[in-house]
Amino acid sequence: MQLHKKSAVILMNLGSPDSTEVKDVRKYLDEFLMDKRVINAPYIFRAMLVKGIIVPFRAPKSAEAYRSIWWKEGSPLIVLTKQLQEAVQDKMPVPVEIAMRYGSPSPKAAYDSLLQQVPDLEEVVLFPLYPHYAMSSYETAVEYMKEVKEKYGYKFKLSVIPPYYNHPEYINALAGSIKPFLEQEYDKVVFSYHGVPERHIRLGDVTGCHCLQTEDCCTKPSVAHTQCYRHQTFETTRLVTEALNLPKEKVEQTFQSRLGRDKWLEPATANRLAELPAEGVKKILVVCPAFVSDCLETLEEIAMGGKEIFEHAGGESFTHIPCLNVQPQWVETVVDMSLNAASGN
Ligand SMILES: C=CC1=C(C)c2cc3[nH]c(cc4nc(cc5[nH]c(cc1n2)c(C)c5CCC(=O)O)C(CCC(=O)O)=C4C)c(C)c3C=C
Ligand SMILES: [Fe+2]
Ligand SMILES: [Fe+2]
Repeated sequence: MQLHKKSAVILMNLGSPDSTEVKDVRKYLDEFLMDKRVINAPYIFRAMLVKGIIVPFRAPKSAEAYRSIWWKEGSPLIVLTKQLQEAVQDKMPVPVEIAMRYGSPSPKAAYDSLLQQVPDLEEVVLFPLYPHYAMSSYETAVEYMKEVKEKYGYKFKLSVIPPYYNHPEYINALAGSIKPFLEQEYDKVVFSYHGVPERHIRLGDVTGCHCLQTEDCCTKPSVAHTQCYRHQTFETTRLVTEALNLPKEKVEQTFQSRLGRDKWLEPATANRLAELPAEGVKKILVVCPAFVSDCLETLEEIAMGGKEIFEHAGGESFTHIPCLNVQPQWVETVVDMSLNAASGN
């Protein structure tokens, strides 16, 4: 399969603050949390909540958390996304750029750089680095890229890679990244996904009457699943469990990174990590499939904070399995999916 010469690829991730200084973290959190797809309240209410309460209190704490994981080259999420870009570019006949939903590099910078490299650019393949559809991740990234394209009148076509939570190549790459860790002794593999408020799941329910109506709604067939984050995470866990032949009793799914007072998807990772040792689960492997690149939420919240919670509760062995980052099988997957997404393929 070949991309035509007048095309290009953008890998899109969430973004990080420019530095670990409180002022930069404040700016980043402000942009992030003022996004109506992240906190979906009316503008005035959102502004009061975000600018008046959340950001002033959270920025110093988040800055400290970022300092604990920051690399000399910068934010792990940005550094790893750039490394992925380089690895994909090595195998791609057309230019590959990166863009961040918040902070830099911005979508406009990515589009402009591609236009400099290919002045008669006809098609951009957008590869969101989120395997699952959520209003606050995949949807906001894609919609923002479309908005910027419209705003500046770029003429090329934008072809978007759909959520790939159940794509065989993605599942194989994820299973392949977990497999070497299964050689060590473990009682359970915990699949910890970024959480979202339950309200977001209901809002995204295209039927208006399926999601979160019953305990097992997300495992019953429904058109609602095209946008149901909970369903899509269950599917990733199920498919990886099958691919690795893991016994069901050795697998558990949780949701992390809760923020605010809304009801979020459950069970919460932090609660389960505190409970598992008393249930006899003393050795665990933790994988975070909602994240393609390691970041604050995997390196600080899970590998550091989660380990501390688990060990404090009597756990004996806690292993954080790194994200797909720049693993060769994942690089191949990104290349293949990008080639297949281009028009005419
Ligand atoms: C209402 C708040 C939030 C929702 C909903 C949310 C969804 C969501 N986020 C990711 C991926 C990432 N989030 C990251 C950091 C982060 N997330 C929130 C809030 C919500 N996320 C905040 C406030 C922060 C910043 C850090 C903090 O103060 O806790 C990151 C890491 C960024 C980094 O620089 O390393 C990622 C990645 C997904 C996939 C998602 C919905 C499914
Ligand atoms: Fe988040
Ligand atoms: Fe659902």
